[in-house]
Amino acid sequence: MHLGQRDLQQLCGLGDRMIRVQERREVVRHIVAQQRPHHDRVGDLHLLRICRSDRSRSVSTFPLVQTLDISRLILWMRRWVGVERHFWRMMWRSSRPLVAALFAIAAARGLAIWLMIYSSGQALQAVADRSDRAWGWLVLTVIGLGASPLAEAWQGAASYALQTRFTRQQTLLLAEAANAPHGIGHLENSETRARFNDIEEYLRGMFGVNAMYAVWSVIGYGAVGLGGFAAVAQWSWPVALWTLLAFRVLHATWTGYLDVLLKDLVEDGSIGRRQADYLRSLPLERAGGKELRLFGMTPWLLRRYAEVWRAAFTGIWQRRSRALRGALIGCTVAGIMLVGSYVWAGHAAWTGSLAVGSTVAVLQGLMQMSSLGALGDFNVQAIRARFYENEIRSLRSDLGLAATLPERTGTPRAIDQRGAAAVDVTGVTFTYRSRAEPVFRGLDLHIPAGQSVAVVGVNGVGKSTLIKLLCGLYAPDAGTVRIDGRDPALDDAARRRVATIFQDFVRYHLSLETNVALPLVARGIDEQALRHTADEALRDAAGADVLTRLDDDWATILEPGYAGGTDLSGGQWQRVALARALTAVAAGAGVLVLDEPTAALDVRAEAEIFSRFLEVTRGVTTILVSHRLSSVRHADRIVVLGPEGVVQDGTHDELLVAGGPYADMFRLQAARFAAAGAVSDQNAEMAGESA
Ligand SMILES: Nc1ncnc2c1ncn2[C@@H]1O[C@H](COP(=O)(O)OP(=O)(O)OP(=O)(O)O)[C@@H](O)[C@H]1O
Repeated sequence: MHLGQRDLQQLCGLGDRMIRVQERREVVRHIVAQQRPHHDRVGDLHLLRICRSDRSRSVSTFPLVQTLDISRLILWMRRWVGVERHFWRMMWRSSRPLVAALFAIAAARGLAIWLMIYSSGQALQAVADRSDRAWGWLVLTVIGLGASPLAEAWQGAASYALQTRFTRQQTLLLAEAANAPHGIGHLENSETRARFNDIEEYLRGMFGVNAMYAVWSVIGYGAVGLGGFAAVAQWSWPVALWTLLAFRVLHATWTGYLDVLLKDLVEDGSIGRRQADYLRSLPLERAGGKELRLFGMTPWLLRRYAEVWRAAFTGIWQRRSRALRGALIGCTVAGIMLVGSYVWAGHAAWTGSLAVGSTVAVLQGLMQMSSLGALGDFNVQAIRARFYENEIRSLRSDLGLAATLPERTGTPRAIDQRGAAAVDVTGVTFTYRSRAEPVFRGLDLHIPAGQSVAVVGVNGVGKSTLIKLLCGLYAPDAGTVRIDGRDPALDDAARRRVATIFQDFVRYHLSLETNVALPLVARGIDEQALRHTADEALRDAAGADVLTRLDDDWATILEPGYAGGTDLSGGQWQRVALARALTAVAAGAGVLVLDEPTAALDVRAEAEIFSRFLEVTRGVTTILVSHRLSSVRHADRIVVLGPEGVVQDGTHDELLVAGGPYADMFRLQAARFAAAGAVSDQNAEMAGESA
């Protein structure tokens, strides 16, 4: 299986669909193992220290005339050195031969320009002097002229090759950052989420794709500018240095302005901008387009978009116009300095202290030195390249991760324990970070190994939250959650003992085989055994017809956007997801959790699947969450959750006899079925029982 950048971005799980950590980890481990360049090594601790201390995300604002505060200047210098150092280190890690070649090409560009300027001046002088040497100088001029575009073309080719490697490295760093934390709190934190999205957009966008070309163009033009500098310096060092200073002032003022633009884009108003982006994209989406028309919402949407957009950008425009004023002052200063250089050269030529050949060379040199000034788009892109590389580093640092990928972990270890696992929830209190009220206060639930338990309760009572705690996606505020005595919020092995299919399970844009065999895919199991397990799991999940529909082609990608790809119905997708859960059991999970993954199935199909599941998963502990009580009644035990925790606990028959919320809910559902004239065996049985 070879996955491209598009797949990697889907698997980062940064879009609307949040791929569950457990599953994502398996896939990302697999991809990282596949795609990591061979020369990767462990992170550099020194670099990490710089990252940790570098809390600011600003890149290049030169504290030009803003302050004469030396300590601020030193701080800025240190930050700048840290960013540059990291950027070059990461580029070097992407491909040493290409970086070395690009430096050589840049040097060649500078040399070619100098040769062209110098020899053309000499040729002109020789012609003026009617000297035979004119031909020799002309040949050198032509060599310089020819070598320059050739070197530029090579530079383009090499920088695009480097870009591929650099982007792959950045994409893996981002994917690993999204997946490395044990829980999913970072993906639910709006600021962290916005940073992930922003970097991902950059990597996918035009600037990210052309970053290396821009960086090396700036260096190449820098070399050309230095070629011009050398030509001018041959005549006058002071003029060369004065002109260099003028162009660097120009460069610094524009860099400062661009930095303001970039900081705004990333840091300020990002929530407002995200809202505006969302409103703008809504009519372009299939579902959004439908509803907007049905509810006649277009005028409201346009008005709202204009308001949000204006509010998000007002501050940005003010900052930009202030920064632009500074940049224009810098440009004027640089312009006056440059006029000085040309007047100086003109005066020397007029007074005869500069011969005709030297005058031509100096004027050409002055012109070529403009490459050391502001390069417009290339500068913007080169700054962005540094900015986002630094963003990745700082995001990873904030998540407690090294700046580089960790040592190759190889094939994940097989789960050391087998068989059913016991589940113990003791005195658990849990509150979501964004909420004031806890979902649970002192919840107790103990499930012996091998038991099948149905968890029921009204909407919002905390069923899915309980499952997330069992998976270790959150840690409780108080109390303990244990799977066979181990904490899934801390222990990876304990988490892998829990196989869960959530309500919003992921529909991977991958082959049918990978969708089913995902828990085994990264384990290096041979192709035949993998296919056999997937086949068995799909049949046990009553999904044999899915395979038939795909003409027995396990390699079909389950997304119509791919050549030969296709989509499945909601019910077929659920069978695939259930088959995935069974593969996880085959891989060693001891607790199987189904959190309403069968909602798209009709009552009869759901009841059949649950009964079948209880059959095929006899050797493991099973937890079923469903609102359809007819489907879960055959579980060994039924636990009713209420706002105050477990309010009822017993078998279906016991709870019916005892009366209370379960019996009430059951009778209500049965009465609905009876009123609707239900004819299925299940419903008839249900209606009869409730009577
Ligand atoms: N990520 C979250 N951040 C903040 N609050 C959340 C989050 N997820 C769920 N909640 C809240 O926690 C409470 C329990 O939600 P949970 O999804 O566990 O309920 P549930 O019993 O599974 O509901 P349903 O039957 O509708 O699926 C709800 O009040 C819900 O609004």
